[in-house]
Amino acid sequence: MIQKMSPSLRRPPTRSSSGSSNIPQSPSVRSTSSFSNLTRNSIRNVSSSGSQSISSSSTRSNSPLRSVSTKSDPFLHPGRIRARRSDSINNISRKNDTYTGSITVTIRPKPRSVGPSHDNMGLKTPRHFQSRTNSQQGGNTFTRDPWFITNDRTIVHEEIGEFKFDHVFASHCTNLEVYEKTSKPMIDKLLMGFNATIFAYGMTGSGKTFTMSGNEQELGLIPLSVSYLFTNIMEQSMNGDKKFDVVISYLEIYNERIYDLLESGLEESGSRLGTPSRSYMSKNNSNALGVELKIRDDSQYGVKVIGLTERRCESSEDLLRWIAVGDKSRKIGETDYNARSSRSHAIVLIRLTSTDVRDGTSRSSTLSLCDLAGSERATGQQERRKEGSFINKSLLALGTVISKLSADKTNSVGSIIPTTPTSSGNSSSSSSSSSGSIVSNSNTSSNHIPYRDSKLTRLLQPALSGDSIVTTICTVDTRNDAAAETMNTLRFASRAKNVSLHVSKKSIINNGNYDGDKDRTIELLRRQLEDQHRLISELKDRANLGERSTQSSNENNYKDNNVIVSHKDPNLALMKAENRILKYKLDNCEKLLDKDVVDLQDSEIMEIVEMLPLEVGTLLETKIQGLESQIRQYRKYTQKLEDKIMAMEKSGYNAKLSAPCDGTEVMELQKMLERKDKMIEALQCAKRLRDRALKPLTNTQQSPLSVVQNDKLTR
Ligand SMILES: Nc1ncnc2c1ncn2[C@@H]1O[C@H](COP(=O)(O)OP(=O)(O)OP(=O)(O)O)[C@@H](O)[C@H]1O
Repeated sequence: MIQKMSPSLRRPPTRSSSGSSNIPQSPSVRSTSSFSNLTRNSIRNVSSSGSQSISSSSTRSNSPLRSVSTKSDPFLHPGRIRARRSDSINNISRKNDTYTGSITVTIRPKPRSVGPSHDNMGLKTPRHFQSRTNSQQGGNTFTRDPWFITNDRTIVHEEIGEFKFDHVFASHCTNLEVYEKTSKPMIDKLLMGFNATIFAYGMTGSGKTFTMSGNEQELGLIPLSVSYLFTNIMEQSMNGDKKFDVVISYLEIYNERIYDLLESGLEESGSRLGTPSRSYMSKNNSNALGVELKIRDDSQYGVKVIGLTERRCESSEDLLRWIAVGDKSRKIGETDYNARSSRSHAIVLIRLTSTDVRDGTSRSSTLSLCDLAGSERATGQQERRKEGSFINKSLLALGTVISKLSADKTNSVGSIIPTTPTSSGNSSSSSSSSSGSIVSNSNTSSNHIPYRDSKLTRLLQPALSGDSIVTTICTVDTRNDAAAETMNTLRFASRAKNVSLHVSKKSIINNGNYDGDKDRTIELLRRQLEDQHRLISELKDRANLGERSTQSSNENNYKDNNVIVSHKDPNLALMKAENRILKYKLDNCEKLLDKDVVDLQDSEIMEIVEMLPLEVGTLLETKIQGLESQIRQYRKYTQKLEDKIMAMEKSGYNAKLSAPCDGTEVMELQKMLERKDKMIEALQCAKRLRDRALKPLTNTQQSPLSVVQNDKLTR
């Protein structure tokens, strides 16, 4: 039915903080594509904008509508909803390393101007929309919306009543505003060591992908969060206390099968940020299904996807590049509501490990960013219908799980208690995570949570059962035509709001193989090396000092055993003393071989001889024996000359001696005698030397001095 807004039924005037009307004046219809289309510059700009203050997006008015209460369903019981909604991500009770609260639920209405009938991107206009929209006069006439946003926490249906959530955004709010309220606080929690899960839920075409990924004009939550995460990492790394490791995985659940979106991305991981990342499955990737991955229960992580690719990222650009790679493989198709509809649930997993550089302990926390496929009505297209049935089935399973968890809280007040980890993780009714869980006091049958009914609920099981702080952004289409789907979404949102979580920080791992151990070992070795260098230079200094001391000391000091320079290091002192002895021996040996040996004093000779090795004594003996033989010859010759002189003097031929001829002969004879005396003297000295040298060999009791005296006597 096409209606014009009658004054009486006109929706309550809503005003945003910026003063604009609830309906944007000049809507710009944007194409939905991945944030991977964005340039690096735009990402950098966003990084800095992450901390900027933004104006409130809330619209405020007094609703003229009464709350309509129902008996059982909290969604239809605003009073109960109000009573229960006391938690938000910003006031979750904080106690040491745990957070207690409920799933944070926000509502994001899609701008009315971006409806299918008004898009300027050649999107298909569904038949039922065509029949229910006004003929447009300047494009400004719409059917009346049954939903009104009365303040930043309340959305009101004109017949059903008001519903309160942690935050209700204005329909014209920006992704940045959504990010500030939802994912930014979650990144803060992630950095503190908590697991964090953000998922967008809503009917097809309501703006989930736009919210999570953004488009060319507007960054989505994922790039904004990634940018903020890395800004924080860099800031904290600068202190030098922590090291961070970021790893990304990206998967999709398509037709109840899990596929790795990064599996074949290596060759594509180059810079492709400028190219559209989402592609129509029908055109590009109808045959692009990879290997189906299996889920396994895991005592540490609750559940684990076996064989899921992990890519290490050094920067936000790295990470966004990988997401762009994954986006290319994601299944996109055209539906009645959305020309580029996500036909799969996509989950980006970012694992952050921070390591304390000082003690090597580390802590890992995971951010899960989920862009769920949208619920949709049955369509004529067979393939879309099949996909749609899988999507609806899994969303139904999620709704049931949320409903059960919500009911558990309703039935068991104060039942939120931490649990110890289960070894197998097989229980579907309680957490298999190590952090905590929701445990109901109600009986077993009502306590059963059917996580195993779909792949989606299996994967979200750890998060929903207390291993993660959870925030959901429920996108809604406030037009009358989508009232049923919006109702379903708000019903889901209300139940989610009732799901309580008791989340503990991920435990610290004391990693023995951590690089920090190596760092410490290196540091230890470096210090040892420094100590050794210091010791060596100290020893060198001492050695130089000892050298100078030795040089300046008189050789005679050696006779005194105490002359050895006192050193703290006994080995060094010993070596120096030895060195001095050898040097002294060498000097004296040289003197011994010197021709002026005759000038040596007996005492010195004795010392020298005593120090001489046996070989030298033997050599000396040989030489001395030669000298002795010469001495004997010289003696004979000298004797002959003396006899001759004596004979000449007796015969009285003195006159003859004074004659020139005879006189010359006599003079020569006398000179020869003098020379021979000198020779004899030298030889005798050598003989004495020999005697001392032989003393150790012959082991004679005779003192060297007495030998010398004997020599003098024998002479
Ligand atoms: N808040 C918004 N502001 C501007 N455009 C929006 C907004 N929400 C949605 N759109 C536009 O509406 C269209 C559909 O949005 P989107 O693809 O994000 O929906 P969806 O919920 O992801 O749908 P599906 O479940 O089919 O994948 C896109 O062209 C998108 O740009």
